[in-house]
This record gives sequence, structure tokens and C-alpha cells, in this order.
Amino acid sequence: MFFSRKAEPATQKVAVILAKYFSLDVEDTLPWCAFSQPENEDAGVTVTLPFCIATQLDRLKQEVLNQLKGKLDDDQLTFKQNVASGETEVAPVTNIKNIIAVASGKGGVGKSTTSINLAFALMQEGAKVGILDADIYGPSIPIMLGNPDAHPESEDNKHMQPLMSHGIVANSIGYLVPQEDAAVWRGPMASRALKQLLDETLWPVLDYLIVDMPPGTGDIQLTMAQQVPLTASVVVTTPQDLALADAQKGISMFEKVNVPVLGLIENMSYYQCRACGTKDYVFSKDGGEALAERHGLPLLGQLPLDIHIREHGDAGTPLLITSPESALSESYREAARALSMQLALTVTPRKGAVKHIKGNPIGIVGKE
Ligand SMILES: Nc1ncnc2c1ncn2[C@@H]1O[C@H](COP(=O)(O)OP(=O)(O)OP(=O)(O)O)[C@@H](O)[C@H]1O
Repeated sequence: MFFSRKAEPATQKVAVILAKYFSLDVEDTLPWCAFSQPENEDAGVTVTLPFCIATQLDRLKQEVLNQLKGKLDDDQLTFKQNVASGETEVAPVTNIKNIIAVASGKGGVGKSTTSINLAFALMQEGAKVGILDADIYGPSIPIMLGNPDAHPESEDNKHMQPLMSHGIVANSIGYLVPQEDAAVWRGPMASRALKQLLDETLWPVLDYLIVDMPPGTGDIQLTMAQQVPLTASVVVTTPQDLALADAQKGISMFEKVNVPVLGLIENMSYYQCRACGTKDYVFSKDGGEALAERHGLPLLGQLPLDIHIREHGDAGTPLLITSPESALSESYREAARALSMQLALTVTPRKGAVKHIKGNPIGIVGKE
């Protein structure tokens, strides 16, 4: 199809449709749209999204083509994803575009479970993802990944290769020292161990490194939040008053160290009876939504209390890998898409971001 040069350019038309689709302004979506060949506008438009929504791209493309009413053919519209690096207070880590802390004020609300499932959900949405288990005193990522006896390899005794598991890379203190050793470390030693894990792991190029923080909002967590170049954070809570009060402290902690909070994830929101379908609000109802509203934050996701979530975690068979089509997996992907978009749209992009990218993307560096 041909667009006259005097008429509105195709890039503008696509940007208007995208703005409506994502409830954004055209100024936000116009930078995503470019002619596929600048010297030949008839070659079509390429949209480069700064976030990951791979499972939605076919639907999005169809929607744009429908709205264009035949002005572009299917082969004249291309969608790509290129996650940008967000600004950080501390100098970035080589190869990692964005480090996202997953935190909770209260212990046991499902922070590690959420971290691991979000990591796989982001991967399924097209991102290169790593996970760093910063829960020095109770590392659970090795169990959840099903490789608790694995050890990272090192060629020079200074740096280690992260473990590869189902398409993501991971490192944890749990792969390095027996748990009873780490359990007696004092605060400074725990923070130093985390910094070492972060700096001495040979991370491939990652769009996101998910950091599973230790529970709580004390000195250890504050020091970690200050030392690690966090792009942003996500706070996990249950709808229960006690957990919400602690989640509030988590939000304040990140505000104190200038780390943007992307939103809340409410875990164990309800239990749905398998026999009759009734929902029971075991830990109270809508608490996460109320807290999010109070802080002007989005509620990125609500996950039920579900036996499959617990079973997959305990068995080390990640839910999103074993049952990618399940409704639970889709709920995690929905949260991952919201997280990715929220980061791209609210965090200031880093200037000179390519300077700290020196390696290959995940998948090229090693095999599972
Ligand atoms: N939505 C859920 N449905 C069912 N079980 C869950 C859910 N979320 C977490 N669990 C289970 O609850 C327990 C605690 O979860 P998890 O270890 O993720 O919490 P945590 O907040 O990281 O804990 P800690 O404070 O010890 O770091 C685990 O047994 C996990 O399998």
C-alpha cells in the first residue's frame, strides 16, 4: 500500500493506534515506530517495543492491521522488542540491563515463589532473564529450580558461571556454602556475600536480573538495596493486615534509597474450591489493592493460594515450564507484562547504556 507524502505518515498512524491500545499518549508511542527502510517508506513500519509482551504480539499486530483498514499489509508491519536499561543510583553491573528487587516486609508471603515464577514469565514474554537469590539466610531458589546440589563452575577461581536452568541463569549462596554456615553470618558479611555474588558471576547479557531479597526491612535489606544497582523493585504481600503493614515498610525502604517501586503483587489472594468453585478469602480481601491505591502504585498481579504453586516450588519443577498453558501460568505472565511495561514507561532510561554491555545474550553462552 502507498501512503502519500502529504498525508499523515504511516508511522504516525501506527503510533496513534498503539497509544489507544496501551492508554498512552502518542508522544509515548511515536518513538517506537520507524519506517522499516528509511529510504523506502512503502517497505512498511517496524515497531520496537521497549518492554516484553511476546505472547501478545500476534494479537496486537492484528489489532493494528485491522485499525489501519488495509493501509498496510501483514508483511509491511513488523514488531520487535528491545528492553532499555533504566537509570540507577549505583554504577551498573556488566551485561545487566535492569536489576529488579523482589521484596516483602513479612517472611513467608511467597516472595521467592513469586520471584521464580516472574522470572520464567518474563522469559516467556521474550526477555533474557537471570535470578539472584539474595536470601542469604534462607536460600530457596536452588530447590525451586530443582538443582540444589549444583555448583557454579569457575575457570580462574575468581569468577563463576551462573547455573543455567530451563532457559534462565541463576546464582545463589545456596550453591556455594552449606546453609548452616550462611545462617550464622552477621549483617555485613551477608551484604558482602551478596555483592560478591552479583559482581563475581559472569552474567550473560540480561534484560532483567530478578533479585530475591531476604524478607524484612531492617539494616541488612537497606544496605543491600543501597549496594546493588537496583533499577526498580516489586513488593509482594498477602492481603492480610499484618503483611500489609510490613509491605508498607518495604515501600518506604525503597523510597528512602530512591529505588522506584513498580507495583505490588498480592499473593495468596484467595483460595478457590476445586469442587464447587467458591472463592474463600483466607487472608482477607482486597488488602493489596487498597495499599496500592494508597501509594498510587499499580497492583501488578493477584495470585491465588493454590496447591500447584506450592507443589511445583517444592518439587523444583517450575510451574511455567511444566504447565505453561495453565491459568496460573497466565496470571504470572500477566503480572510479568505489567511489570515490564511499568518499568519501561516509568523509569528514566540510562544514558550511554550500551557501555556496560560486553557479552553475549543468554542462550549463546552455554547450554542447559
Ligand atoms: N500462591 C501460593 N499458593 C500456595 N502456596 C504458596 C503460594 N505462594 C507461596 N507458597 C508456598 O508458601 C511457602 C513460602 O513461600 P516462599 O518461600 O516463596 O515465601 P518467602 O516469602 O520467600 O519466604 P521467606 O520469608 O522464608 O523468604 C512455600 O512453601 C511456597 O511453596
